[in-house]
Amino acid sequence: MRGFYIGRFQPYHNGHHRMVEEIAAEVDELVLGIGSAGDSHSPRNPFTAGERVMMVTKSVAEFDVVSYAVPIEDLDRNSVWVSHVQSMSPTFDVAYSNNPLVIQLFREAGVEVRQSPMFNRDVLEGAELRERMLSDGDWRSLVPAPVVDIVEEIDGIERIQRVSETDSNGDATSDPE
Ligand SMILES: Nc1ncnc2c1ncn2[C@@H]1O[C@H](COP(=O)(O)OP(=O)(O)OP(=O)(O)O)[C@@H](O)[C@H]1O
Ligand SMILES: NC(=O)c1ccc[n+]([C@@H]2O[C@H](COP(=O)(O)O)[C@@H](O)[C@H]2O)c1
Repeated sequence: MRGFYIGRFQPYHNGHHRMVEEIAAEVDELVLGIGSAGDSHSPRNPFTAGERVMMVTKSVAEFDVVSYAVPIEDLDRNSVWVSHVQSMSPTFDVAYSNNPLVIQLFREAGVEVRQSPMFNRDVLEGAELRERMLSDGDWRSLVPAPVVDIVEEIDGIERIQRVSETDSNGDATSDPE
């Protein structure tokens, strides 16, 4: 059986990783959809699709599952989004998500959806991770080890700090959080 799990993974963190660990126990193969693939270099979406492919691929290598990382760009039309996903991904039997819109769209299209509990959500949340990256806080303990290496390799902290700089009016210079 093949599963599909989509997220923005900005960055890929230990909450995602726990979810993948549980999914890996249920499926033989797993497609990891890299959502909002066209977005990067903004406070909410600092990392490129290619950088997120690296984070996901190197992290998931520790699990016993065949995996494929597939970038998926956003569309203006929710009504055709599932078809768009299916056109970009290896075929799958079940989708995993905790995102209400994603769940609704897959269910309406007749795709089985499974949810998981949220793990340690008070800290395992992309927004919290990005905040800690901005303020030189401890983000390293909240991500798999390969993600630390990749963020360092791409100078990710310098980037997120730079794209989050404010102008003289105090407004964010790029997409707000
Ligand atoms: N701590 C967690 N435990 C379990 N699932 C999670 C956790 N954090 C996120 N998820 C789920 O993983 C999927 C992808 O989430 P996403 O990439 O948006 O991460 P996020 O932490 O919610 O990020 P952001 O704060 O940037 O929106 C969603 O279905 C989301 O509900
Ligand atoms: N119309 C669309 O393009 C559409 C609809 C639903 C989800 N998505 C994407 O799927 C991903 C869902 O991931 P999250 O659960 O991380 O929000 C996001 O990248 C989101 O933009 C896109």
